[in-house]
Amino acid sequence: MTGKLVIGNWKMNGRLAANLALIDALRADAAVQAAQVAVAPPFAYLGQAAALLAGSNIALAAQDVSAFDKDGAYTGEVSAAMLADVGCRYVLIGHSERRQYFAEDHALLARKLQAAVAAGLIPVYCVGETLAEREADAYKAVIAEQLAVLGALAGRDYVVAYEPVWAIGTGKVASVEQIDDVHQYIRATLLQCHGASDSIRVLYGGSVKADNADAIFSLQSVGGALVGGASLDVESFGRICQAAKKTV
Ligand SMILES: O=C[C@H](O)COP(=O)(O)O
Repeated sequence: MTGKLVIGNWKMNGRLAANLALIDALRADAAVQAAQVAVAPPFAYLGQAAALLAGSNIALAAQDVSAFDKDGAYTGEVSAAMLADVGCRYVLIGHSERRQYFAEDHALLARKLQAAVAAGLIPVYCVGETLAEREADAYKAVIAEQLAVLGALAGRDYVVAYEPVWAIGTGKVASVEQIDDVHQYIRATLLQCHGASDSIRVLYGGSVKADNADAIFSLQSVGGALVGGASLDVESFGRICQAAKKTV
């Protein structure tokens, strides 16, 4: 791994004026400029964000992608080729909110992953267990099953994000021991079973804030963070980026 990557997932938030103010402030923030950073606005604002980010070191990410890889009659869908065309470098795939609210299953996610890499995008594939699965001590089995779809991507460039569902937007952060345990497990599984290279990045996501970022980034098994709520606030996001840069 070369440095920590911080991706801000705006989820379904933003408006033209607010995005302009946020991206202007991010561009003016030295810590953000010095770190490896991407932002993932909603589809509607990707073009606006791409224009505002031009010439900066902040990459563009999409929050989802269609599983259909050819243009055609798929109302409401946005293809990987379109995302690449507007300047996206990364695309989130399999976020727990997509799995939960849109019933995205592994067959669909495998198609999305293939579509993304075929278009030259870097997928950020999200995995993580629910609270019930953690309490039943089934979390590693659940994560192994989620990781299995990555077998088809051996030799391709991708990122994995570990996001325990119980820590997303709840203020409950996994302990550093819990994070390290799962990240080591994910890295070992990817290396041994799915042909990943040692440089594979595993990001942590789930209530990452300015005041816990140092501890999370101090783990060698953590390749960066997927930040939700705190990515909408320039000061918090800047401090998270600063913590990421410090641990390089
Ligand atoms: O994609 C981001 C994650 O779902 C984490 O969200 P959060 O930082 O608001 O907990």
